[in-house]
Amino acid sequence: MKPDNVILEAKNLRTYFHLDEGILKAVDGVDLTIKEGKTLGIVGESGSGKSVTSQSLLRIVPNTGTVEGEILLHQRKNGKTEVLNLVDLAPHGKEIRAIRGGEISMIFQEPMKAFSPIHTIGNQITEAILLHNTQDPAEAKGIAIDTLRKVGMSNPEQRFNEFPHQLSGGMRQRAMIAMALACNPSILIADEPTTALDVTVQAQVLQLINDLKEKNGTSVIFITHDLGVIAEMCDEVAVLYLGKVVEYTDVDTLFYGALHPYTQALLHSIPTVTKRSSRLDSIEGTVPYPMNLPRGCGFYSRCKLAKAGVCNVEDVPLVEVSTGHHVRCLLVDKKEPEEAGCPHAEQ
Ligand SMILES: Nc1ncnc2c1ncn2[C@@H]1O[C@H](COP(=O)(O)OP(=O)(O)OP(=O)(O)O)[C@@H](O)[C@H]1O
Repeated sequence: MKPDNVILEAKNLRTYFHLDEGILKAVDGVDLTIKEGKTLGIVGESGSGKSVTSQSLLRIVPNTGTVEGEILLHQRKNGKTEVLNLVDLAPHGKEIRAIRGGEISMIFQEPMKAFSPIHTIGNQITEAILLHNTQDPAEAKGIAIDTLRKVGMSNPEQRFNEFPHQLSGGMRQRAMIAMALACNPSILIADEPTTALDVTVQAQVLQLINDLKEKNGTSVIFITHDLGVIAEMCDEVAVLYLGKVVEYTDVDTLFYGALHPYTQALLHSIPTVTKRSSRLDSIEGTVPYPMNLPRGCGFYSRCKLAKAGVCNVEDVPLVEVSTGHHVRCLLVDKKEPEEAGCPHAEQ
């Protein structure tokens, strides 16, 4: 990989919430690499730290949280690349505000979060464009309508004057994507953007994001708990558990050579056409509360392969087991991928 392919990196990212009961480690030493024109998926169960990771990248973590480590944005300026560490910026300052919605945009699960109910969607999209792109209101309006058209809004001139509540769920999602894309971001963070939509609209929104990535070369960070969506959307995948990356690899290796027991359990829990049994193996238990955790592997309490005295002694490092394939499991380096097996192979 050429170093200039990288557009955003997180290094040892730590986001901790300082609560009365103690320190909650929502993101605990995460490394991510986002490449130009590629989609990185972040997958994990509820509470694994996906949303806080994406909030951290944009520096929109609530006040009780602190963000440490490095978030390196590689900016192209006059043919040169400058690297800016977003962790050094004031979370409410001018510099990060220029990047948010400009170079890095975000779409959320719930579009009502992105829009104010008391302004038309046209006004809100135009405002973002005036903040980042042009000072000319007429030009900004033209860009807004054009972007609404690009995301598949029928009759965009009329939609421009409508309020968020006047749009259907699918249309609101498209409007939010239009707002995120109106300033031509280099990076789009999509946090469960289709969870609240019915399957048809879901498929359309995913297609839309893929089209935009192809046409504009936008890099995408796609956050989801749905491995089906990962398969459809992503080039690389980081599997998150208790605020740590437990497996990081390209999408094919994830589905055909996953090594971490947690990833394998996630894969076992999705339906496949060839699966003989109609029962899915859900992962027993839930993600523990990330406060005062015992030493050792975070997945120890739920792992079917866990070995007492091995897995619960020291914190486990993330190890590159083959080129580009990183796994955080003490039991894995003794196995070949074939031995570890693809969870789907036996079905
Ligand atoms: N503002 C906050 N204050 C305190 N703790 C928080 C806050 N936001 C998130 N957390 C905690 O951080 C951990 C990670 O939460 P996060 O929302 O990132 O998980 P997630 O993987 O995105 O889950 P989901 O899929 O349900 O959105 C959880 O234990 C959560 O309770």
